[in-house]
Amino acid sequence: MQRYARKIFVASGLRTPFGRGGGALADHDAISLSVPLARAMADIARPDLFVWGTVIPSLGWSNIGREVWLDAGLDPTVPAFSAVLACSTSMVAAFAAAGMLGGSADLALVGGAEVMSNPPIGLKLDVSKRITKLFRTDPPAAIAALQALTADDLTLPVKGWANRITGRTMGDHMEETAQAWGITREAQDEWALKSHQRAVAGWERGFFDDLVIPLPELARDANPRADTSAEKLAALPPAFDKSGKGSLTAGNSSPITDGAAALWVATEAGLSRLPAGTPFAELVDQEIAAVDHHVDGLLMAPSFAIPRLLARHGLRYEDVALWEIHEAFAAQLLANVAALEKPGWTKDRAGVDFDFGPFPWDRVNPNGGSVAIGHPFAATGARDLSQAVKELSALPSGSWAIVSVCADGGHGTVALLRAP
Ligand SMILES: CC(=O)CC(=O)SCCNC(=O)CCNC(=O)[C@H](O)C(C)(C)COP(=O)(O)OP(=O)(O)OC[C@H]1O[C@@H](n2cnc3c(N)ncnc32)[C@H](O)[C@@H]1OP(=O)(O)O
Repeated sequence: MQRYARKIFVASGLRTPFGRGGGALADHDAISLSVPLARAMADIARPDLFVWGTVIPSLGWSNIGREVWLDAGLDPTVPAFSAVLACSTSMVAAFAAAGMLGGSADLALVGGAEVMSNPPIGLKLDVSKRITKLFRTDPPAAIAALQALTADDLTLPVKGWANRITGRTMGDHMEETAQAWGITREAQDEWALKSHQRAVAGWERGFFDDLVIPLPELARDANPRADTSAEKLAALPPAFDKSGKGSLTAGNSSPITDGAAALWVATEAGLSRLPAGTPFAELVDQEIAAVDHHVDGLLMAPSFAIPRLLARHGLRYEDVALWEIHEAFAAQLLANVAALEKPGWTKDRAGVDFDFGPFPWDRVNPNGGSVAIGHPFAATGARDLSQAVKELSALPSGSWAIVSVCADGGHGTVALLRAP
């Protein structure tokens, strides 16, 4: 089964180091953080298309793709647009590019950036309308109205990483799903510890050296903790359930993070324009799923997308040599896989009648995941894809990889890659 009109490849790109919220990168906005990365990538090869995203809405721009590209001083004849799907933003940026290549475009540069340190503060709509009208009719009165603003006139377009409709945080939703799936605090902490140990080991081994460009403000990822331990994780209080009974903590949740990440999407001709030795893999297929979060949980859609994608290619879980699964929370990864493993679940809920066999836990996130590395929403898909491509390039030709990212709104995006 061939997904695209022609063979499409993804090739590892670069990312900024990921900074802690309020830390070294906190003076940036999503554009200024993206600019050095876009320049560094464009120095490697001039793309025919630029697709970029950021999740936290801005009062200052709409098409961040074009703004980044032009602020970086790059060729204005390259089309640049934006894609957004919560934490799957740079996954759908890659999927959009994959569908658009051909004709005069063979190489796309895609990715995204998030500065979670600086969510915007806006005016409530009625206040904004009143003052805008005053500016047209009576500017001094408009200025006086601005000076008289109170906290009641303000609104936070992003309220503590909450779903817009439910008003509940991602953590609140996940706490509920963790309970529904019986994901224990111990299992979450154990996964979080692994995530940190693997990310720290990845840095020590040099795995990240050619994936991360140091910035003057920050040379390497700030989130992975060499000094964490099972005991320290177990001592942390619940972060979301204030009754004290919750199992999600600051240690087993992805932290507030600033960062930007990019990768290449290319046809065979586009691939030949990248430097020899750039890790690449075929993007064989992709799947996007959405669920009713009242029924299945806000971050459970990957468990629907993965079986649909694998069954289409006749692949069992053990046929996949590498699994890069975004860790919004350790509990989310564990619940996503618990669903995949539960007898009858993929048939009854995801509608796929196929024997997937046992799940190979030892092949998941070998260099750590978002709990340790951090999760700047729009950058995560590009980080996961780049990382997976590099990991896959060390495996035998023909090896399969799954890259999976859950997203707010009950979405999940999954890519199927094959080593060249
Ligand atoms: C959005 C989508 O579309 C899909 C998704 O991905 S959903 C996920 C989106 N992301 C989120 O929702 C963000 C989730 N995370 C958070 O909201 C916040 O990180 C949080 C509320 C969980 C914690 O916030 P916080 O309390 O400010 O964290 P932080 O100050 O870093 O840590 C609290 C304490 O735990 C400690 N700690 C954190 N991790 C630790 C670890 N691994 N080991 C030991 N100690 C640790 C810190 O050192 C800190 O201790 P002190 O108070 O003594 O300094």
